[in-house]
Amino acid sequence: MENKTIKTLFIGAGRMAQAMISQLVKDTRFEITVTNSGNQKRLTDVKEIYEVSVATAWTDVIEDSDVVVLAIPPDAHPAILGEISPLIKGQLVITVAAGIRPSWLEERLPDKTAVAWVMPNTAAEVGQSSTPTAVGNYVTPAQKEVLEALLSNIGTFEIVTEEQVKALTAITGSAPAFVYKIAQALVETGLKSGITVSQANHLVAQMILGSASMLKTGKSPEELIDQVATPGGSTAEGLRVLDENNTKEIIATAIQACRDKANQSDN
Ligand SMILES: NC(=O)C1=CN([C@@H]2O[C@H](COP(=O)(O)OP(=O)(O)OC[C@H]3O[C@@H](n4cnc5c(N)ncnc54)[C@H](OP(=O)(O)O)[C@@H]3O)[C@@H](O)[C@H]2O)C=CC1
Ligand SMILES: O=C(O)[C@@H]1CCC=N1
Repeated sequence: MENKTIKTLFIGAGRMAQAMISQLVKDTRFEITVTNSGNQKRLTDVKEIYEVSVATAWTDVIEDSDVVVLAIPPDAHPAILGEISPLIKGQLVITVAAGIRPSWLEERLPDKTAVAWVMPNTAAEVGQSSTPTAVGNYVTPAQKEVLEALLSNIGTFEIVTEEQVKALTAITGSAPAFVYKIAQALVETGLKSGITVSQANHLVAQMILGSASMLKTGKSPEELIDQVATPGGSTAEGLRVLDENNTKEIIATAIQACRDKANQSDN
């Protein structure tokens, strides 16, 4: 990648924007400016916490940007795209929003605008997002390098089709909340043994980290479940209860509920 500053404008200063910004500021190639829809307190906080520039109106800075990241709700896109479109001249426009496909962005931005759809999760805050990404038809090789540099700062990524980003949104974007739900139940149960909240949080977090590391060795979930469940032992009893209560089906149904909601803004 060319050794040139990448002027990056975030429109939206919420949870996902801040998770990304918190890592991106460490890469001196990126010069970040942040705007939002009107919450001035949030903008002041973002400026203080991450030491980035802020602007009250994106119209002031968008023309001078190389990259525009839309970190706003899906239903805010039509109005924002209408406003920024006359000011787009060669910038790479990235959305993080559920249901906002690159092909739909291309239709609403000037001819041959470079666009991408990335679906990060809040683990971007610790550089551990898992980010399926689809690029539009007009992203240049140089812009693809910029996109990959941005994504590498927040974790790992896979370039896939827009249909695949749509299908994976619930799994990599939403399902971290499912994992936290399991963590919550384990912490609450663990506390009954008399340990402190901090001990319970640490023990559960390390258990999940260890389990994730085992999954990353390439062993399948089935194999790992089998490794844990000593024949005739205690884990098998717990697994039996999970199976009798259709846990896998409940998770699949929850994923589908996320997809149904995201599909309401699918374009
Ligand atoms: N949270 C997550 O884990 C993930 C979120 N996403 C996507 O990220 C996007 C933002 O979500 P999240 O950060 O959680 O939401 P937040 O509510 O935390 O932040 C939303 C941001 O968008 C701004 N905004 C809201 N409405 C409008 C509008 N009509 N016009 C312009 N700006 C607006 C808000 O401005 P203000 O500060 O003034 O209120 C705020 O800065 C969504 O599209 C979501 O699908 C994707 C993957 C994961
Ligand atoms: O809850 C949401 O709508 C967003 C999309 C994926 C994760 N959070």
